[in-house]
Amino acid sequence: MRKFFAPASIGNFCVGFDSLGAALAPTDGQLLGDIVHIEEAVQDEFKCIGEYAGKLPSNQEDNLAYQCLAHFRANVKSDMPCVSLTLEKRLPIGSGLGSSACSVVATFAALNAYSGTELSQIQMIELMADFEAKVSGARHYDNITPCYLGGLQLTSEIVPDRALSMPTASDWYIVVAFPGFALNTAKARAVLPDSLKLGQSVEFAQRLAAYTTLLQQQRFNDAIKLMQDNIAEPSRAPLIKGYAEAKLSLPELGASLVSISGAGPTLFALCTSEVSATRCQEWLNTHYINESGFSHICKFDNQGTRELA
Ligand SMILES: Nc1ncnc2c1ncn2[C@@H]1O[C@H](COP(=O)(O)OP(=O)(O)O)[C@@H](O)[C@H]1O
Ligand SMILES: N[C@@H](CCOP(=O)(O)O)C(=O)O
Repeated sequence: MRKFFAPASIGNFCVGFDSLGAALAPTDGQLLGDIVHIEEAVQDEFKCIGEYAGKLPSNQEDNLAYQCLAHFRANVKSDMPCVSLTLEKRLPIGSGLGSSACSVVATFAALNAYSGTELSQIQMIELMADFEAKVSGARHYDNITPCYLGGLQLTSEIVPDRALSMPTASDWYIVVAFPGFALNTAKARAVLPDSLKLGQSVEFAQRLAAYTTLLQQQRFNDAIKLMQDNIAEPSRAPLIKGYAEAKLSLPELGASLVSISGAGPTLFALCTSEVSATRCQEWLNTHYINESGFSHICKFDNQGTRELA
């Protein structure tokens, strides 16, 4: 039996709508993400287990991980030995933590390693993006590539190899809080503006270009000052109960900024000390999350998807 872990991720990372994404590793060592188990079998089999398995469609054909297996068998490696593939669904659905990407990436990574297929990085990312696009309402790479490659990735179809890894600060702590209710990504995309005015487009380009250049120059404090989301947050914030209060309260506790993780409803607070991160987490536990929610203090997960021992 081999096991492959794919980490949770933050799409957009505030300044890079559909273009920038971060993989997450809780500082307490917990594995925040999905795991795929794979082993040889007499015929292809699929199972879904784990805390959030019951929230997925009961019909296996509707499970993205099953669809990835069927696609791989039909179109990538038809002579692969039969497998038993089990998705351990550990991330909530519609959370803004790249849950669908996690299942897709872990499944393709497991199949690719197991069958010895040496697909290129671009081929793997394209396969993954095809399946992520099926459920999220648009083709975007900002969960897939950080989940697969780790770290903070500038990513799109026009980026060389689909992803450029950005330097990150060692003193950044990212507090994520899932409030305990779902917000479907496709629905949260439907509220976005159809088009932007020229001035907004120019400002978005300037902000993202300056941000990524400042990261390259290791000017992390200057980079933080640019972290503002004028593209998605104005239309999505009203869909997320408690977000406005968190955005007001957390800076007083030391957060450098508060933003929506992916399409929400998870939010993240970026802090530059563990003390501030702990204070923000305590506030979020009391004021933002319900009995089904959770929070973690994280660093960037620089390993991305990997085989577990
Ligand atoms: N293995 C899977 N993991 C996550 N979502 C899945 C999976 N298989 C099917 N789905 C469906 O895909 C949709 C994912 O919703 P979405 O809001 O995009 O989640 P997320 O933002 O957490 O990735 C849901 O309708 C869910 O039922
Ligand atoms: N760029 C996408 C990211 C969606 O992330 P998810 O974790 O909510 O699926 C968007 O903002 O729609």
